[in-house]
Amino acid sequence: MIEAVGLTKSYGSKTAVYNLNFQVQPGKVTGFLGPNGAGKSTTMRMMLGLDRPTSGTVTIAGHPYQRLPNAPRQVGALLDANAKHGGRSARSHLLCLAQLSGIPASRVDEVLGIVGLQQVAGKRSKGFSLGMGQRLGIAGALLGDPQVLLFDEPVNGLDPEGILWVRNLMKRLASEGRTVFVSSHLMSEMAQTADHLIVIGRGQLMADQPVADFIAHNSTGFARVRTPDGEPEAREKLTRALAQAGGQVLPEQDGALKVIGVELPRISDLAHAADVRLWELSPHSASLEEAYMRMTQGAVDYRSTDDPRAAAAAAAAMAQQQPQFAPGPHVHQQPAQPAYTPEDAR
Ligand SMILES: Nc1ncnc2c1ncn2[C@@H]1O[C@H](COP(=O)(O)OP(=O)(O)OP(=O)(O)O)[C@@H](O)[C@H]1O
Repeated sequence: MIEAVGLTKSYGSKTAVYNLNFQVQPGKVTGFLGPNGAGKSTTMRMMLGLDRPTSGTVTIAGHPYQRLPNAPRQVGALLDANAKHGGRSARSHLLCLAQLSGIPASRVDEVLGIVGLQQVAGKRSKGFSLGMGQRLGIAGALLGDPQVLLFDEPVNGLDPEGILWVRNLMKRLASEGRTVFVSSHLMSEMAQTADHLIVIGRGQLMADQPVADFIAHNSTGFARVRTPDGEPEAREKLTRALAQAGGQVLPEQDGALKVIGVELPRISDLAHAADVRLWELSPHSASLEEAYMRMTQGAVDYRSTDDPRAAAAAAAAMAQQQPQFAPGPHVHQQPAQPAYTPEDAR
């Protein structure tokens, strides 16, 4: 098990991680999610003793990494797939790691087999593709056959076959009773790989829940409604009726309306009562990606200015945002999206 208690890291005046409290349990894949700059790598570096917490602790099997007996056999990690000597072959890179950690050389060929690099084991790693480099990094993490595994963005640069392979490998490692902690930006990928999620934003804990609970708490169903093209007054009339019925109405770029909080039969009745014809009325589920985006919207440091919807959502989120490093509840609710309200209808 990995346990963070009050884990905080500041670099000068910059607080990268603030008061993180969580446990990563064995026998599960735990996804570690957050936008760019959220503090994922900083947290993982502290887990591995590569950075010292400003306050708080993070322990693996009850010990800080530096005091963990036989650490390379207990913990394996992929932090940066480029952290290797490009002039060395894959095999000699792994042999060096094995020697440094007192791991028998015979294990090198085993892990080369597990990651599918036997054919290129004698080739210099500087000629490797991004995906091959990731596989070599994963081989290094598996070398000590450890019970605890940390992977920072393991699918980075992998093709779909490679992504599926990583997904199955993570699941298999967890099914063997190991603790598997995987950071990613990709909610959709994590949704298929992880059993549990820890989500951070601007260094703070935003969610610590099973994936199924995260989905249930954060994805909202909605309806897509379309009135006839060229009848803007019908669209306006329906928008007012839906807003007055308590719905959130969000205009879509193609002229349709996204309606949250009103059931489909009720939308149909409201349209009928307002004498508005419908060209479309269909049920939709918000994707996990959308749910995650909504939850972390207010905690994003870097955002394209070309995306007006993201900018609008961010503005609303910022208006509701909590003070940056004030201690917050264990699970934060996502900030509301800008929505059409009855006030707008007047
Ligand atoms: N050595 C450092 N010195 C100063 N600031 C740092 C240092 N390392 C990280 N930071 C800052 O701390 C914050 C968290 O960075 P970190 O790399 O942990 O985030 P991340 O979630 O891993 O981001 P990404 O997904 O982009 O890799 C960022 O604002 C980053 O600029």
